[in-house]
Amino acid sequence: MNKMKVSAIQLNLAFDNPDQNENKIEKKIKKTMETFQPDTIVLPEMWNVSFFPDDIQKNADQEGKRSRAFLSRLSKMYQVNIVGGTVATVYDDQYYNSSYQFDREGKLVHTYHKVHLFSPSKEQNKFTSGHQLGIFELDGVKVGIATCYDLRFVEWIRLLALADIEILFIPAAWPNPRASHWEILLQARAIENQLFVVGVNSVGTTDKLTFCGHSLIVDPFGEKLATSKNEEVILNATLDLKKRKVTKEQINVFQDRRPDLYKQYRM
Ligand SMILES: O=C(O)CCC(=O)C(=O)O
Repeated sequence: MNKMKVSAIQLNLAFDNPDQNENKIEKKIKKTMETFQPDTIVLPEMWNVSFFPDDIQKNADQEGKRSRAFLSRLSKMYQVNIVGGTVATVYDDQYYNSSYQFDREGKLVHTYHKVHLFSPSKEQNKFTSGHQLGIFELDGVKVGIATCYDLRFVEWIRLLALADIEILFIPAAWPNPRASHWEILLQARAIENQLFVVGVNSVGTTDKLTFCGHSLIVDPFGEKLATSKNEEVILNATLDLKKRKVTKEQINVFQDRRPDLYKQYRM
């Protein structure tokens, strides 16, 4: 595959209401399939309940079964890959911020549990952290996923880049007043790792947070392919996968790295 068409769905999620959120997402997916016909659709963080109800036990998805069935049905129906944002899940009485990915046949190809839990919102008091890198393939293209706060952890994202992913998906529930951090970090991760970055945020408010939107699709040179403000919107972009090679021919940071030295200072 030389090009991948991506639709990133920036949503104003209903708080603690999976029914309403599923209805809305289904309509948005239908719309982008009828207009842009993407290869891959990307959703934001914790789209079943928004980020995040105090009584998470009420609507956390039991082993992700409901969300997986929903995403699988849509990916199969429209024959589209879905990077399913994240949902609040519960496995054996432990809560996770979980992400499920589906191929065009509706098959689950990968599961990622958010690794860096957002301590300013006390996410670690409710949720259990994942411990595995998010790497998988869509249409034969090696891609990666990390969730929201994970974006700040340059070491974690570098591991994905060193595994040679071509596209990094970042579902988020990134709040004000840090829209500039979100945008700058998405661009920085794209530039320093020479890969495509698709950052998909929410808009709207909860009792505690206002999400800043500004979802963004960036190419390996750091150029913005699609931008948004803070309203509900579908961002569309065609990722020309040759751009990574072209960028590396100009500046090959992966060839010029000095891991032999970095090892000495590892902390
Ligand atoms: O890092 C930030 O500023 C926001 C992170 C966040 O909201 C999250 O991980 O849910």
